Amino acid sequence: MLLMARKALASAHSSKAIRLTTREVHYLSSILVSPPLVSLDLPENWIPYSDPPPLASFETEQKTVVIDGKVIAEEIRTKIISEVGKMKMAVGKVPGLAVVLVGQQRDSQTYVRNKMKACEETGIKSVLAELPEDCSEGHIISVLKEFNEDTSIHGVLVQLPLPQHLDESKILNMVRLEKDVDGFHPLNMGNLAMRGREPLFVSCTPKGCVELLIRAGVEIAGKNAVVIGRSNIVGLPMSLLLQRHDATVSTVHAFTKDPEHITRKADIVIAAAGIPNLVRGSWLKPGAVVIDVGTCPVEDSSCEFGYRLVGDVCYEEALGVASAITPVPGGVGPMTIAMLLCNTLDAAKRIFL
Ligand SMILES: NC(=O)C1=CN([C@@H]2O[C@H](COP(=O)(O)OP(=O)(O)OC[C@H]3O[C@@H](n4cnc5c(N)ncnc54)[C@H](OP(=O)(O)O)[C@@H]3O)[C@@H](O)[C@H]2O)C=CC1
Ligand SMILES: Nc1nc(=O)c2c([nH]1)NC[C@@H]1CN(c3ccc(C(=O)N[C@@H](CCC(=O)O)C(=O)O)cc3)C=[N+]21
Repeated sequence: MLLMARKALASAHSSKAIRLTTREVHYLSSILVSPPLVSLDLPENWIPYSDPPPLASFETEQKTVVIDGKVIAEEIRTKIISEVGKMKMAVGKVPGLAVVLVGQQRDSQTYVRNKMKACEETGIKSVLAELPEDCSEGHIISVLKEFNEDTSIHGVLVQLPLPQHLDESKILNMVRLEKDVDGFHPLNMGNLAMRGREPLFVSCTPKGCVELLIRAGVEIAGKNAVVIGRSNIVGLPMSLLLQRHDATVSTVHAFTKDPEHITRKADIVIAAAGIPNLVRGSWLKPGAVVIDVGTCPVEDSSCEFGYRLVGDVCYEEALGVASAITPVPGGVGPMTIAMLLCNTLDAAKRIFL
């Protein structure tokens, strides 16, 4: 017991991120009745584990690799520039992306601007249809029909979320399958789900997450993966894609009982709930690989625009527990955009090459 308490003290002293189990806290407090032998730099708030972590993780803190999505996305974009150049040389044409943006939601405008800037930088043509917040379903559908017929457009995407009065499923159904670069059409999603079938496009965010895992050298086959979130645009296609890569996948959602317990069994954790700092260090199995999709603006007057972006994972706590993690920003976000460019290039290649 004394040995364990000494280890607890040494770890608490040497690491700012250390969290102790209730058992270890008990050991510590039992020796703190005598004057402390070392100066303690303990956290102000105790966040005990509900299960003790394996002793090994307690003895040696895990080194956490930060997976730099910005750098990987940049490499992919460089490849795309070269492929678009080759296409232009070969057939005198470049891929084209059409974006439909309904309403004036600030973050949607920013995302769309970023996507179009990325197109411009890689030589992909992009066009934007900006429709008013109160536009009718018929209006959007007529715009989509035009893009569906336009031979200079190879990818069409409808920025989500749409205003409440519009039927999202009906609208996404109207995007021509061969141009559905977001992979949100039910036939693309269905083909992703079914064995022996191939979707024409895989949704950009899940595709970007798997690309990050592969490029970071993480083996997926046979691993336990947990996907937190089950939305049509991230969580669901993410689970389906990981299954295709032969992971054993659990889904955690808002109704899941004891998400912490389920998450702690995972070798790979994909967090896509949109709840800042939902996943604490104590939720992670030591050595797990963590992909943080969550992108939540939180107020911060010290930042340029009065807010900063925070992920679903408590980053500071995950450092030292996870073997690898993606930061927010600079992790999954840039990969989503890179995958959109890839899908648009693929759509054009299917026509020209
Ligand atoms: N970096 C990127 O490229 C992208 C980032 N994002 C970000 O990812 C996050 C998720 O986006 P999106 O999927 O569109 O969000 P949605 O709000 O559509 O879905 C959230 C999902 O999380 C689940 N959920 C909510 N609360 C909890 C909880 N406490 N515990 C477990 N699960 C919970 C919901 O469960 P239920 O189904 O039961 O309601 C739902 O399935 C957002 O922060 C978004 O900004 C999104 C797209 C791309
Ligand atoms: N039809 C459709 N397709 C989408 O793919 C889609 C959508 N609708 N609606 C909204 C979500 C959200 N999303 C993001 C894309 C890039 C970043 C991104 O690049 N994030 C940067 C930070 C950006 C910033 O600083 O504002 C980063 O994480 O580093 C984030 C989120 C795509 N989505």
